Amino acid sequence: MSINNKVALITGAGQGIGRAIALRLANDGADIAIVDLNEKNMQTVADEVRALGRKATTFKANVAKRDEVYAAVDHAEKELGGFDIIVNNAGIANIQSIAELKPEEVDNILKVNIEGVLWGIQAAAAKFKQRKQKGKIISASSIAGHEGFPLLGIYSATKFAVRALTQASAQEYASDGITVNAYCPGVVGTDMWVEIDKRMAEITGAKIGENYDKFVGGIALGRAQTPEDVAAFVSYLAGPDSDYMTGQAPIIDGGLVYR
Ligand SMILES: NC(=O)C1=CN([C@@H]2O[C@H](COP(=O)(O)OP(=O)(O)OC[C@H]3O[C@@H](n4cnc5c(N)ncnc54)[C@H](O)[C@@H]3O)[C@@H](O)[C@H]2O)C=CC1
Ligand SMILES: CC(=O)C(C)=O
Repeated sequence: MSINNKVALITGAGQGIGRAIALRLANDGADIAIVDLNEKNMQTVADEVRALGRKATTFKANVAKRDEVYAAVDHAEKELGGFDIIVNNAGIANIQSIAELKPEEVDNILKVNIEGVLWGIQAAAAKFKQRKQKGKIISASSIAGHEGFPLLGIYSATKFAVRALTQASAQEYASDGITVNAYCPGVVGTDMWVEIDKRMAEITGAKIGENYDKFVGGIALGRAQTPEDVAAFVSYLAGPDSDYMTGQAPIIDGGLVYR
């Protein structure tokens, strides 16, 4: 149990990749603060964490709002008695051509995917420093943070930005004993991809499932990624085996994008 009795906060932990990370880190021995917009889903995940023998607490917060992210970090520390790891996982997709993007949808995704990660980095680092301890900051980027994909232009831009924030903050916080890394999944079978596929079908006239199958067909290992595949890598980033790693955003996608 590499992170036994540590406290980990995971945003967007009500479903999908965030849920899998919450359960994996609980299995690794951590107590878990679950942060999301969906209260019902959060309660379900909290029960799953408790069933693994770890403590869980939930906190409803919109990661786009700085005050709410800081409040979530304070809540985790108060309820679970410490604060060691944050996973800035919450994110939203946007599927639109560059020609058709509207200011409101651009503002919205920039706020959630970039500011949400920025406030998470800032709030966690401030808490680690206040507690005079080391800490781990981990954020969700994507293969779309290494390559721009058609109809995913603004989404890709936000995921490139996560890598930039990871690189800059890793250098700024290194002397405080804080490491900052990101994970870059490929095509993960969650609700996000159901939505991506549906919107791509609307825009391109393809059948439902066609774009998803096309993306999955390009994966060298021959299958879509599971949330647990992603969580296994986040477990490494959260644990002591990655102590000498900072400022990195490795791709874990079954062989789809090569950098
Ligand atoms: N599904 C995929 O293929 C890939 C996903 N990613 C990234 O992984 C992360 C998780 O993705 P999925 O689990 O697939 O997504 P999902 O859509 O299944 O789950 C996202 C979760 O985040 C929560 N959330 C959304 N906006 C929020 C906000 N403003 N504040 C707090 N919580 C919020 C939702 O309520 C939901 O529980 C995202 O950052 C996504 O961009 C990266 C690469 C591939
Ligand atoms: C959702 C996402 O990041 C990709 C690349 O599928």
